[in-house]
Amino acid sequence: MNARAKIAEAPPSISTATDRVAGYDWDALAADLSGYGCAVLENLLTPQECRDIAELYPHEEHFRSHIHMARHGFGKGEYRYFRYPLPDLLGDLRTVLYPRLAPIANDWNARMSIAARYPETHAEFLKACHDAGQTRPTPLLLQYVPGDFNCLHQDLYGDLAFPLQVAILLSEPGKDFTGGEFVLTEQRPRMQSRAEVVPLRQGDAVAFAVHNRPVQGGSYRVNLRHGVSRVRSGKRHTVGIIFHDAK
Ligand SMILES: O=C(O)CCC(=O)C(=O)O
Ligand SMILES: [Fe+2]
Repeated sequence: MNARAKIAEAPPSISTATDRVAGYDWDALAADLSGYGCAVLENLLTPQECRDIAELYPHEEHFRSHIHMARHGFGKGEYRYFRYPLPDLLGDLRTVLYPRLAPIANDWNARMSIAARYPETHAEFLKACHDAGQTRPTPLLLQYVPGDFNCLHQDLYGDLAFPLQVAILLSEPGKDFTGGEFVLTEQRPRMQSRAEVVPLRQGDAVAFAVHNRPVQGGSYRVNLRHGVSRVRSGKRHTVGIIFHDAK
């Protein structure tokens, strides 16, 4: 993928969320999403931005709730949902990533014969969520220590669900932590499941399907789940950008 080279022309530290998102080859990303259910946006954040976001974790004023995964059977580790207003960079990324992903989501729904279509802007989609009673922000910051893992799951929080989401790795594998790979599985109808381990470096984002995607032009759909393998050492932080809000 040539996104790393492209983004290097305009270092993320000096470019807005709009500029850096525009710097990716979206045809290639759409082809990866439709072919594999995931695509990597290399170097979406700088190491300093990653550290700045990860360091928000202990500051409760940024968050609306705190989840201990083990208490819910979700795995082991913890996360916090941001409260509104989101930190600027995350809010901006949510706003500018959405219109890149909405055409892919609409194409998928057409191929799967699902009637729902997603509006052009995130503001319009959020209004639909809020009108449907899904008003609570879903972007989240996750923290893992040795032994922690995130069970395979789908981030669905109500009837309205945008079919793609993004997670950004904030820590550097091999340096800040080991283990802790981002994993996706695809359950194929009447067939064995397929797994994909997504190689990410600090600042890389993975865009992936929340629950379904069409295969072979839409002749069947697969059911996806994502999770994180066990962290072997160190500390791992990620930030998740989910486009629908929660009930
Ligand atoms: O920590 C990760 O890489 C996965 C986070 C996650 O489940 C999410 O962003 O929805
Ligand atoms: Fe998730």
